[in-house]
Amino acid sequence: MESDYAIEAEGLRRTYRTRTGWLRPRRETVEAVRGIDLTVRRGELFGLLGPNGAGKTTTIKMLNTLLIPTAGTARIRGFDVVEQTREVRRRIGYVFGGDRGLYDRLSALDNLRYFAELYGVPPRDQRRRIAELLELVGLTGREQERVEGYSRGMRQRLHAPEVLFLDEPSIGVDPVAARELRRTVAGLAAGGTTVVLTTHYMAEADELCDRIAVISGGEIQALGTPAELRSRADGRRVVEVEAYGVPDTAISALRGLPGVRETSVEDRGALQLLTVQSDAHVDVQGDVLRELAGIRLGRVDSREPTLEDAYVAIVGAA
Ligand SMILES: Nc1ncnc2c1ncn2[C@@H]1O[C@H](COP(=O)(O)OP(=O)(O)OP(=O)(O)O)[C@@H](O)[C@H]1O
Repeated sequence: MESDYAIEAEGLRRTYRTRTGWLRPRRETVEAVRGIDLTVRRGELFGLLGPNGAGKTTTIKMLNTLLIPTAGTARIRGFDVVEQTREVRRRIGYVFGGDRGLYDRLSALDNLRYFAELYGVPPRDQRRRIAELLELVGLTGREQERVEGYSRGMRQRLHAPEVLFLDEPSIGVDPVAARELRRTVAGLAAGGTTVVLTTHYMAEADELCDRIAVISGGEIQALGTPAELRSRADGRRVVEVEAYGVPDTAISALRGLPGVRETSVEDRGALQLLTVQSDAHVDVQGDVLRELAGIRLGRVDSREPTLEDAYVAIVGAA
């Protein structure tokens, strides 16, 4: 039975077993995803947001049938990702950004062959279906060229599934192309395609997504609309300080100040950007500057929290 939900996942888990060490190999278990529940409506643009290693890619690969869950179940349009892979694969598309695959380095023909294999198109049908697809998207005659040489418009024509998984689509993409990509994704969702997008760019998730799940340590830490997530930082205020050569001891001291909830440091070349979140009713700026006495400072700013700050708070609390 086709479901009104595009995606339903219950208790999804995935453990990897690896060997580490060369002289004395040890077996290690990594719990990449530790029990994820979520439902995504048809036509929804859903974001999986989280730091490196949070379990985003592993989650997506279980939903798109590339990895078998260690436990739990998932359905795409009502079809089970393990028991009904064929039904699932007919309805989905998967695109990975940056260095995540060979996609770009292959020709359209190789990509289509690869996906035909992956999606279980019978060999006797492959040739005909691939030719039809190339014709349909206007790539006949250019099928031997690498995908990276195509215009973005041509690339987009390679995909029009019901549920589209985009894994870090904007990694390694220049800002102008990234903006165009966001417009395309929004257009697909407006046209009824369900889109699941992983990113570690908060601003991207904020701009595009109807709802966002923040993942960290293989678990969903928060789930809601961008506005709901932003409200996680309500009642807080943020002091931002540009500084040079801040020692770790000073950062620990900032963390220990009364009223301080979250402290993060971002390296920007020689400069470090310190972000200190505190309860709004506590004025910590004076204390912060006192702890940083003797350190060369740039701009100092006190402001309202943004979605990025809410994200830092959510991941920090995990
Ligand atoms: N094939 C694998 N074998 C062993 N461990 C793995 C494998 N793939 C991922 N992991 C580990 O599982 C955890 C989750 O990885 P995953 O790639 O799902 O995270 P992610 O949120 O997509 O992060 P990133 O943005 O860095 O890819 C990490 O600790 C990672 O090192």
